[in-house]
Amino acid sequence: MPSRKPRIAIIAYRRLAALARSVLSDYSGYLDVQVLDMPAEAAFHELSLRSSTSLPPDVLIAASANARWLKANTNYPVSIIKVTGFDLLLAIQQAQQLALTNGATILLLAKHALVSVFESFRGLLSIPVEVVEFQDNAEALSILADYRQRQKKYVVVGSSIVADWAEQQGLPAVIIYSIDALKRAIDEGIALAKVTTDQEEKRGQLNQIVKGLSEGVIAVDAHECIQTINDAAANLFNSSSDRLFGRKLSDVQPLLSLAEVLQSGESQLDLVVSVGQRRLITHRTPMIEHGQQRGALLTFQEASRIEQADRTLRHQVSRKQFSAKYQLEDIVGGSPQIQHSKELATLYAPSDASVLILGESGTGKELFAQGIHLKSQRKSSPFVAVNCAAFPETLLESELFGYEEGAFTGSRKGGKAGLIELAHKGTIFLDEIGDMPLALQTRLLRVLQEKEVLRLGASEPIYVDVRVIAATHANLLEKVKAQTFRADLFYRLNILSLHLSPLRMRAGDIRQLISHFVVQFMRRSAVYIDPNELSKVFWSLAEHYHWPGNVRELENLIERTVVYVTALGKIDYAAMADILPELRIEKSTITPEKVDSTTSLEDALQQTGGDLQATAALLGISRTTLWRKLKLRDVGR
Ligand SMILES: Nc1ncnc2c1ncn2[C@@H]1O[C@H](COP(=O)(O)OP(=O)(O)OP(=O)(O)O)[C@@H](O)[C@H]1O
Repeated sequence: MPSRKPRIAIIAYRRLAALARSVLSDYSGYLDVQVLDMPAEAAFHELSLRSSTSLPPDVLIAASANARWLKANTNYPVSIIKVTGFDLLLAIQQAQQLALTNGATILLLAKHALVSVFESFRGLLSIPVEVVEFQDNAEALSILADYRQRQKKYVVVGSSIVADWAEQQGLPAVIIYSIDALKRAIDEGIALAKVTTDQEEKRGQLNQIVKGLSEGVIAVDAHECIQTINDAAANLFNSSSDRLFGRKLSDVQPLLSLAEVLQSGESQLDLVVSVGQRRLITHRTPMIEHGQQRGALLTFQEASRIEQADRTLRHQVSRKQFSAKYQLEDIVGGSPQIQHSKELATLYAPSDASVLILGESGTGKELFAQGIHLKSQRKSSPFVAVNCAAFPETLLESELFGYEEGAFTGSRKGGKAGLIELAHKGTIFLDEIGDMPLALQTRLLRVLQEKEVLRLGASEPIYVDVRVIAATHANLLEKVKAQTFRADLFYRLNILSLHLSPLRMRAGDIRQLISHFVVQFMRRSAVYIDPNELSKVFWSLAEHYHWPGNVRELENLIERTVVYVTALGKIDYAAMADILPELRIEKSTITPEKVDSTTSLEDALQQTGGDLQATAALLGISRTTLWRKLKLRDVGR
């Protein structure tokens, strides 16, 4: 990027100013110059007046007393027009030419420093030069008045102002400044201006970066006055950067004060501060330059943004695995019970309170949990389902809570996030909560109360925000009485509850579900069989059935039927009755307990050769229920 032109102001009296103008054409095009023909103080005043309409110069150029005044009284960098012995020699040569024409004598009227320079080479000169030293302007004026009275003629050599005064007294004069001296000062001025423009450019770039940051940034000086503040930070105070510049940060917002950091020189990182409705995560650090504390820096981010990023990250990892697909609207059933359950679920959805879903196996508890999640504000966050009965205690613990690296032999490098952590900002569905061991119930309660999860082997808890939906087929109150379920956890979970009726109690839904599943499974088949006809025949076979395995059993039986019928290519009542022997058992002769009985379990296991999936399907129960039954059977032995 090409840099802008350096801006220079030359401050000089008439003669030197005229000399300056004469050399400026050499710099035309790459310098912005203004020449101020006036004393330093007046020039400075003039520059302040011009600053409202034009940009201030980067550098001032001046000579002798003017230069000294500007250095002492302004913040501008000053390049001094310095007089060398050679410049002095040139000036005397020039004066000699004038003197020769009218037989005058040369008078060098200068301050002590210049006189010393002259004395160092005076011996080399063949011409006479009278030298007079002066201390201040008044003295110079009176000396000139005195020389004017004299008989002899003089040509005066001196600074620009001395030359002016001499001419006012009728004495011809030569200034000691050469074009070279002026050019050297201008070149030095350009170099100084470049430092300024480079710094300005860097500051500009830095400002752009700070401005574009979504993080709030505030830098203060040692008095805690705001020196830099970006828009993100100014927005927090409903103000603009310009208005806040220079104000004391503690006055603007005491909660964000940097006074302590300025005093202690120590950073304060990751502090959470609530300013109005906004929760901020703040970092405060001292600013040290060349070993000295110059000020302090505050940066902050909205906690919600970090949480959002965190959620996106966690969600990306778990999106495929942990998402809900059933909406409440997808739940089939026109019975008053199902309608009532759907209404309650819709009511519960927006709340963050825990929900306890009660119902026999296969009644759609997970379906409702998914539906509630998808109707809640957490819908775009994970839905994680865990079956508490499906894991042995130690495995369930590490699955739910995760572990740190080295927590136990064989633990994964880098540790592992538990399912509760992965459900952050979303919903965790704890199926068969009644089967959760007591030790884990205690840990779960902590998650609900503290919103923190402690990985196995970890010392620091992790913040989690999860909604819990728990489900069970068991009578939890009985378990509380038997002290196998913590009462406090029960009350914590049972804030909102949903009771799903068994399928046998909502006959109206059965026909609807039959049609639904027939159509669903037929969709996958290449052979066309009339779904209405098939539903009708199936209904006639199942009309008196008790449905101990509820909707899951119905779903399995229809899948079996559709596979069979499509293979056969037609609907055959007798053949269908053969492949659905369980439907032949009369309602009166079967109770869920009967199906649940150990004999039928043993029979089923025998028939399937111990294949658990097939056994569960044969019994019309979920694998979880089967697992539980096997556990009960083993305990009973
Ligand atoms: N009303 C319904 N409409 C459509 N499908 C349903 C309905 N109820 C249950 N299902 C289906 O039945 C099966 C069992 O449902 P789900 O897993 O939700 O039951 P559950 O009560 O959680 O069972 P378990 O306690 O054994 O885990 C699922 O495939 C689900 O899609």
